[in-house]
Amino acid sequence: MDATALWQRYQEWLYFHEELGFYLDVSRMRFDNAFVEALQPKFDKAFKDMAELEKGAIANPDENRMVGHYWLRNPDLAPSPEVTQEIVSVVEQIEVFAEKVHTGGIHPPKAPRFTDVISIGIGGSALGPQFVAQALAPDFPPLAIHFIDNSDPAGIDRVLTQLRNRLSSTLVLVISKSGGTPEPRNGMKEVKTAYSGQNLDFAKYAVAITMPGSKLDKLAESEEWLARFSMYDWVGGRTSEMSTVGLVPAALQGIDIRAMLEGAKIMDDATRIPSIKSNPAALLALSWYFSGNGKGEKDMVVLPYKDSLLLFSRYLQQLVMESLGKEKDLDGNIAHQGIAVYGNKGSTDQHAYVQQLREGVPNFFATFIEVLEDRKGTSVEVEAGITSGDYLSGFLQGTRQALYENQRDSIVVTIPQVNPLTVGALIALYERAVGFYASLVNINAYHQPGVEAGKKAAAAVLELQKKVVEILQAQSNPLSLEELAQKANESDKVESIYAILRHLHANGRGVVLEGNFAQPNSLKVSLN
Ligand SMILES: O=P(O)(O)OC[C@H]1O[C@H](O)[C@H](O)[C@@H](O)[C@@H]1O
Repeated sequence: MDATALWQRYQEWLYFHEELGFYLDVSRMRFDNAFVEALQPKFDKAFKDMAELEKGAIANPDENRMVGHYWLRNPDLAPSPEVTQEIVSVVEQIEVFAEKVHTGGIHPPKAPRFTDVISIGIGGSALGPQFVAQALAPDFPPLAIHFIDNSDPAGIDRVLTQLRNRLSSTLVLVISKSGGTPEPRNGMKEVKTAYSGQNLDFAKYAVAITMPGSKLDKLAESEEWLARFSMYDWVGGRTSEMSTVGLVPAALQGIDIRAMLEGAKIMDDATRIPSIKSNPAALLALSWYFSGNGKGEKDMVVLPYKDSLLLFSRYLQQLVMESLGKEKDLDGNIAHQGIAVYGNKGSTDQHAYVQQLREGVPNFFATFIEVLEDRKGTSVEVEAGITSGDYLSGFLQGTRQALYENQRDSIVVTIPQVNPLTVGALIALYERAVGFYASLVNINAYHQPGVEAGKKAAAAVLELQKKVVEILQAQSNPLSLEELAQKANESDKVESIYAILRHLHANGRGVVLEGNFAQPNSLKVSLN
């Protein structure tokens, strides 16, 4: 396509939302009108499915749940006045709580103010709060946030060591929708131990964010934690940023949560329009479908040209991959759906993997996120008439062009600034695009059956560990791994037993391994 035709195509497909100052450019996705027309019936169904979902239909049949994250930013849409009222009052409670924490109305037992907050959670209970903190927290927030999002002891130590002199003024959020996920449970126990170690009463510092009646909720209630905020069963983990999960940490950092909700609401309104060309989420879903043939054949590379949006791709990784990565479609047929997502930020990544994007395997499409405002205030010139921001902008344009010249497609999302309104809008945009795409390819975007398999297997490993340690305790002579496996009646699990023992051995947990470590079969194991 020559430059004039491309400029024409750019204008023909450009989406602009005036109130948000938001643009979406899909002109460099090389679909034609015939493709769009062919997809129209699928879109008609997607728009209909979405309208049903918003009215409270059971859109997640496997878990028999409604899917209501859209109600969070427009409570009047909720299917009953009680739900509407609850959503409204929870936001008020969050604001009151944050205000009291900021002004010292709620304060730690031994200090006038909380200075820091540790947020413990994983998956949907971490990625949204992390993304939003990076994007929107002020440079000097009223409370500085620290995340524990793993069961990694060294990672936990790092946070606790850095905070050791401020633990007595550090609030702790334990965030888990189900209230039974092992990683946040472990994080909570570790943090609790650190508080006891400094003679601090953990309950006076701890806040639970979870579904009413969950294990975590019961614990927080019985121990009389400082506060409890409830999470709804009709909000999925990966779409929970606008629920208590995301709003409590955001409000504590002084982020304007009303503006986030407003941005999401405006984008929700814009993406409710049942017309592909006038609906930015539909345009995204169309582009994804085109690029990967409706089968996820191409990866989504997300490149925000703005440091504060660094974690957007990580956030989208869960939203997109956990929602779309499914073995079966809604009719029970094997479908193996999904779209792989990765990326960090530009121009940084141009000096890492953009070489492959431009010249290597053409198995992706790029999404550039452009922010029009360079910074608050004026910029110095790094050369005559040119600022750092001009460079960043030029790098984005240049990479987009270089990719296109080599038949690599891309989308550009443009926002005026990174602020609570636009971040709320971005989140809402992708939530809706994922919902549409799921309809196009006929899958349930709102469950995650595959995650269970890994969790169950991990639980079985821990059971096996307890069993082999018990056998070793009753044993006076060293055993080979196979002998041990036989005694445990787990002969088919020698490799797993080996991995367990090697880990215990490396951590001074009383396991002695002797023999040739290059030949695990030669090893003898005993306890010291
Ligand atoms: O918030 P939680 O219930 O602790 O869940 C945290 C995460 O755990 C699971 O592995 C799910 O696959 C995620 O969707 C969820 O966000």
